[in-house]
Amino acid sequence: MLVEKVFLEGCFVLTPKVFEDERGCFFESFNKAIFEKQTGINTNFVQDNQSISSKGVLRGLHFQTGDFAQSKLVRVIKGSVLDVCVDLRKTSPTFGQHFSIVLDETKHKQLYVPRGFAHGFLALENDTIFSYKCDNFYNKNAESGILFNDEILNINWGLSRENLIVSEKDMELPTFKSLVDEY
Ligand SMILES: Cc1cn([C@H]2C[C@H](O)[C@@H](COP(=O)(O)OP(=O)(O)O[C@H]3O[C@H](C)C(=O)[C@H](O)[C@H]3O)O2)c(=O)[nH]c1=O
Repeated sequence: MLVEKVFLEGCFVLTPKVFEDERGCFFESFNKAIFEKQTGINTNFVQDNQSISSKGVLRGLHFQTGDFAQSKLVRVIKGSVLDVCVDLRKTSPTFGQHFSIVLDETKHKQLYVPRGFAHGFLALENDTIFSYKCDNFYNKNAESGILFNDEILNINWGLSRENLIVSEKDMELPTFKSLVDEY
C-alpha cells in the first residue's frame, strides 16, 4: 500500500496494491498491521458506514464533538466523489485549512481523516457508493458541522449551488466563524 502524507498533519492518502488478472482485480481495502506500520497511527475502527448518492449530492461538512470525535478512513466503492476534510484543531498550524481529493472506483484511493476534522464530499456520478470506517460510534447528540459553502473556508466544490443536492439539515449548519467564536 502506498501511503502519502497530506500537508494537514495526521491526514494521509492511501493507495492499495491492486492485483489484476483475467477475472478482474483484488486488493486489501484495509489491513490494520500495514496501516499502523505505514502511518504510525494505532487505530481501532468500530463502525463502518455506507451511503449511496446521486450526482450532485453534497454531504457535509460533518464532525462529532468532544469525546465522540471520529477519525475516518473513507473510500469510494462505485462512482466518484470530491472529498474534503477541514482542520478544526485550534492549536494546529493548519487550523481552518482544507484538503480536497477525488476518490473513485478506478484508482481505489482512500483518505484517512483524523479526529478534530470536519469531513464532507460531493458525489460526481449517480449511484456513487461511499464507504468509510470510524474509530468512534455515532452519537446523534454530538453531531455538528459547518456550512459547505462557508465563505472563510472557501472550498471550491466545482459545481454551482443550483446543481447541488444538500439536505435541509446541512443547509442549517453553522458557519466556521460562529463555531470558532463558540469554542
Ligand atoms: C452518520 C450516521 C447517521 N445515521 C443516521 C442518522 C440519519 O437518520 C441518517 C442519515 O444521516 P446523515 O444525513 O447525517 O448522513 P450523511 O449526511 O451521509 O452523514 C455523513 O456525512 C459525512 C460525509 C460524514 O463524514 C459523516 O460521517 C456523516 O455525518 O442516518 C446513523 O444511524 N449512524 C451514523 O453513523
